[in-house]
Amino acid sequence: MTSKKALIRRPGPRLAEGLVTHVEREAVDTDLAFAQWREYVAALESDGWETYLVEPADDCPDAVFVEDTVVVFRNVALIARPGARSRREETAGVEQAVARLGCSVNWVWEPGTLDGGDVLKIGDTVYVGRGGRTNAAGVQQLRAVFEPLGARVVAVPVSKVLHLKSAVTALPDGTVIGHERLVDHASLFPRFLPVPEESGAHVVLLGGDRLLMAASAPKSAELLSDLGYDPVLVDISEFEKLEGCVTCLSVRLRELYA
Ligand SMILES: NC(=O)NCCC[C@H](N)C(=O)O
Repeated sequence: MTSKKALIRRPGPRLAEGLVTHVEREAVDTDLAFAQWREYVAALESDGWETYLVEPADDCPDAVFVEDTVVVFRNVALIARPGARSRREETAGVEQAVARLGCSVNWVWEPGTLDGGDVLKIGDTVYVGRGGRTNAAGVQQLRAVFEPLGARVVAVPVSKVLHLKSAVTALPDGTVIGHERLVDHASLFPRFLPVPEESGAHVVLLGGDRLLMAASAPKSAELLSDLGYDPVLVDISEFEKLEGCVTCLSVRLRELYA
């Protein structure tokens, strides 16, 4: 069964204080960020996605990057335990949101840490990035929750970027795309297509051939368009300054049985 529901969370007033790890800090325009976020949500909705606002977590600057707080496989949610302490309070509202949508809820427990941005699902294969935010105990706990449901969990080292999905995402046919310089081991993926820009590695599958992508990746969009896809570009410059990408601004729930 397919569903088109997406969790989103408004950017909070402290957005500009969000964490930066692999990039230099740049001033964030919070008004522009809010306008960009609205455009992002509008792009999801105009493609038929029902959006669900997660309760704000305004004390947490990075709360808008809601994808990091949970992983959902079919109707089973695993609430993350963010690798960054400043993000730990973000999960409470997400717990409520997924429970309301009919998911059963599991948690990553100490000493495990896991960020949703480290988890890439392609069919029943669940790639999990072991990197700066997700540790070995987090990987083990993810396996324990999802393997009994039929998932094949594949752990992947991530050392060059914040999250696995900062390095790679997947096209509708399962081809993994990434900017080669930032991918630790492209050979771990059965089919890998290099893209010319860092942010060109990030696609949200809207449905059919449509791919939501950042406006900062025009050459990658052209490449994918030439392969028969239909890129929909959104400007997320203010979130990119905080190492955010199109994937991390929502949690897409495609396999809910309702
Ligand atoms: N999944 C993602 O790529 N999330 C981006 C999170 C950015 C945020 N500033 C952080 O460092 O946690």
